[in-house]
Amino acid sequence: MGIWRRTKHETMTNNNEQNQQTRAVDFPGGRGQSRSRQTSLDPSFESSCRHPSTSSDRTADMALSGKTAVVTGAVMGIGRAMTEVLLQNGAKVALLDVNESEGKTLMEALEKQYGQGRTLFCKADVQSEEQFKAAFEKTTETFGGIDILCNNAGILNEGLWEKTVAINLMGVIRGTYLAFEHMNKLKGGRGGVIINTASMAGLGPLPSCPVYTATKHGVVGFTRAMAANSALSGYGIRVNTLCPGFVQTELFTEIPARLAQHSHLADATVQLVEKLGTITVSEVAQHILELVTDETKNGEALLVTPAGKQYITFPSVA
Ligand SMILES: NC(=O)C1=CN([C@@H]2O[C@H](COP(=O)(O)OP(=O)(O)OC[C@H]3O[C@@H](n4cnc5c(N)ncnc54)[C@H](O)[C@@H]3O)[C@@H](O)[C@H]2O)C=CC1
Ligand SMILES: CCCCCC(=O)/C=C/C=C\C=C\C=C\[C@@H](O)[C@@H](O)CCCC(=O)O
Repeated sequence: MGIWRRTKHETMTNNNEQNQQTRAVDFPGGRGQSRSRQTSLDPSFESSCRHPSTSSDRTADMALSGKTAVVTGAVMGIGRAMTEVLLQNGAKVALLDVNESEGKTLMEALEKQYGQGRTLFCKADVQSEEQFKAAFEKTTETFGGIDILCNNAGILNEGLWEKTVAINLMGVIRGTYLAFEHMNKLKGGRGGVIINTASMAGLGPLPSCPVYTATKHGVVGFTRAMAANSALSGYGIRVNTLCPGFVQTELFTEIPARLAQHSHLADATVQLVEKLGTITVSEVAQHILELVTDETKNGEALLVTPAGKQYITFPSVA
């Protein structure tokens, strides 16, 4: 089915996207092609966290100079593109992901592209309090603090619905609470901003993906509540959510299998994709810059689709 391949909306805009093509899916009913993968492992890699030893001064006067970001699910897809946007704007970035081999390879490529001392890779599953906490501590130890967190890691698997809740919603809550411990101005932190990756399915239902939809609605609600909580409490931390429509990533492959017991609704999903269109990871990721740098943005849900961006307004229930 052609729509599961790259569309006219998608252009090869950077290396990140060049590394992420070949995600065609024989949808509905079939299996996708395997992605092109990055290459060799570094035998010298021994720790779960790795970073280069020297730093670069290329970043002076950039929007995020002196800032440190943590990105979960940073090795592929939207998280990888967010990582590049943050690096391009001067931040240092800790990449957290379960995929250690590709994480290490990516970090080395980023080191070459953006300068040494700008990145740190930590193997961390957002389901693990211990691993997540250790990654935050390593980031603080390495870069001196944390200013930005992108809670981005997520999966789509209606069959493994408990795991979907554990990663997509509980992982965001866990990351946010850990970040609040590090960033809270009332506890010696320097304040900061959290961007939670939700989805357009966090704003309206995706009928073929009820659990995924629930997690993303949860992320939107949690984000808005924590934003208000932080403002009322004087923590100096803003919390916003990014809500992309359909994006061509690994998650957007082999859809019928991911729908599990709802796979009979694959055709309806195809029709929605055809109606709404798809966007690229860089078209999504570029929007984090505004949410990060604009200090008036707190508790925002930013929808990003082929039609453009839109800050969502919610009905008042008071
Ligand atoms: N692709 C799409 O159409 C859309 C995706 N999203 C959301 O964007 C976020 C990123 O998705 P994609 O880039 O599309 O996915 P992807 O599958 O391309 O990349 C996900 C990354 O997260 C990592 N990851 C998975 N489970 C993890 C865990 N437990 N702990 C740490 N890292 C983990 C993976 O190794 C991978 O590097 C997700 O939250 C997803 O729900 C939102 C709207 C649309
Ligand atoms: C099946 C692949 C899911 C990929 C992951 C993801 O998060 C993508 C979500 C993309 C879009 C979700 C759209 C939800 C739309 C509903 O709210 C629907 O009610 C809107 C109907 C709009 C219309 O004009 O028909």
